[in-house]
Amino acid sequence: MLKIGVPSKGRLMEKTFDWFGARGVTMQRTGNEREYSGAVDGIEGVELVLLSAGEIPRELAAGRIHLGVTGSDLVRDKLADWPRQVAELAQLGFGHADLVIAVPACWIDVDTLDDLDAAAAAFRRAHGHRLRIATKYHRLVRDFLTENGVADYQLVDSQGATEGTVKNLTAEAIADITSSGETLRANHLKILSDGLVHQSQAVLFRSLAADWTGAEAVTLARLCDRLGLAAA
Ligand SMILES: Nc1ncnc2c1ncn2[C@@H]1O[C@H](COP(=O)(O)OP(=O)(O)OP(=O)(O)O)[C@@H](O)[C@H]1O
Ligand SMILES: O=P(O)(O)OC[C@H]1O[C@H](OP(=O)(O)OP(=O)(O)O)[C@H](O)[C@@H]1O
Repeated sequence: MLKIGVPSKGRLMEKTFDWFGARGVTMQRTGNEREYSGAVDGIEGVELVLLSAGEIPRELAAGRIHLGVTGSDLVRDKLADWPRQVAELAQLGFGHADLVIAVPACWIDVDTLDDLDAAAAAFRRAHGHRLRIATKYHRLVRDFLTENGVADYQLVDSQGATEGTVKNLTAEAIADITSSGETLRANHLKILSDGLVHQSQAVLFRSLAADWTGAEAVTLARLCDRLGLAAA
């Protein structure tokens, strides 16, 4: 069976089901409301695996699923050197969100990454410890700040409500996903003018580690044909 991992809940799951459904591949959750099992109709040999969006990159990298739908941000953040582990089959055109660096709106002298670097150096001199940036996107943010010459900071882990860490005094700045910008505004934060780390959307990925030597390769070709995608 060709295993395809799909987010198990929320907007990403619904929009993924819609995207496949519009192309003649029907996916649905089965069992009761809380049971994580699913079914695929319209194509033979495909098994639906419902997973947390955040776990799909790891499952692809391990080859435990052949295909997976998740955010492009999550693949880049969770997998070292991601193009060696997965290939993009299709950008799905939903799940859009920007990963950005934001600082308190009242920092009137800090509008760019250069300003942040200067502020971070001054912060360390004044406080004796490095300026803290709260995020759950450790790899993406670390690589982005290194590429852009920001050095004197430390990342602190925040797995949710990240915009609240500044008010709660556990960080001075944040790096998080934004879509409408409401959460940033409500928490008196502003995005640095050059602080866009990644523009994310949902992507259908193919595992490079999965076993493609059996019937799954034929199933993939049939699926790509059905979905109107170039053969993988
Ligand atoms: N407004 C938004 N807020 C959060 N994530 C968004 C938003 N819009 C799109 N996304 C995308 O959705 C994905 C995160 O989905 P989700 O929160 O379900 O994953 P998760 O971290 O695995 O969740 P959980 O751990 O609660 O199961 C990311 O790729 C993110 O970019
Ligand atoms: O720009 P906006 O439209 O306001 O959306 C962005 C917010 O949505 C997400 O949080 P989510 O509700 O998923 O909760 P989380 O804090 O647990 O990640 C994200 O982490 C931001 O906090």
